[in-house]
Amino acid sequence: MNAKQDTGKTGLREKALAGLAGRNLILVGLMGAGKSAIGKLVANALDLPYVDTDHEIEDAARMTIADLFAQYGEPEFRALETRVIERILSEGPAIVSTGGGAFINPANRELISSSGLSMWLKADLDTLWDRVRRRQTRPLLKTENPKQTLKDLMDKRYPVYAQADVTVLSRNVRKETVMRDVLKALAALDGGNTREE
Ligand SMILES: Nc1ncnc2c1ncn2[C@@H]1O[C@H](COP(=O)(O)OP(=O)(O)O)[C@@H](O)[C@H]1O
Ligand SMILES: O=C(O)C1=C[C@@H](OP(=O)(O)O)[C@@H](O)[C@H](O)C1
Ligand SMILES: [Mg+2]
Repeated sequence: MNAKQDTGKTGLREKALAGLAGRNLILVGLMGAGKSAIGKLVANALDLPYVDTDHEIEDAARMTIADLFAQYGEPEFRALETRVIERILSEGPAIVSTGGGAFINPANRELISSSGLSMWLKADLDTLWDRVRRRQTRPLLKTENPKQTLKDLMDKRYPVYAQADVTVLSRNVRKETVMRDVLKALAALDGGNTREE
């Protein structure tokens, strides 16, 4: 990498940090949006701690999300999810990837809006489906027609995700490109200048 590119990246990082202004960044959106994958890259780029609520839930319950749903049901998972979100946000600032259902609960939305910046990673159905179809880790998609289930969830949840502070398209491009779109969206919060010097 040459010196000019290096300066450009540093510029974007600093502007993104200025836009975030010491707050938690909470990624929301449907399964397959890239909350976990992109969140990790953003945290790495900004040198901030990265936390995935699903991972924290699995740690606390000492079992996988799939086993938690199977053995205790979704209500128990949702209760744990709210507790984990509350704790994580109080320990921030961090880049926080939530599970797809987290932002749908009004209590969680309240917690999120009072302690950070929410960002909706938005993707179209075919992109989401392509990313989740081969994975067996998502209990809500263990249905006869999982693509239709994803579509139904999309219809129900998109109006709620739309309440997030910022929306970034999780396009069918390299993850690094989406990560940079996230940084640019953050930078735009700091005076709207996303140009990289
Ligand atoms: N922009 C992208 N391009 C290609 N693959 C992606 C992209 N974003 C996410 N993925 C992949 O899609 C899958 C689902 O992403 P993940 O981060 O687990 O989504 P979420 O946490 O929102 O459910 C992962 O295998 C991830 O690597
Ligand atoms: O959409 C949902 O309700 C869920 C999404 C999952 O997370 P991802 O969105 O990271 O797949 C996980 O929290 C759980 O399976 C429930
Ligand atoms: Mg995830």
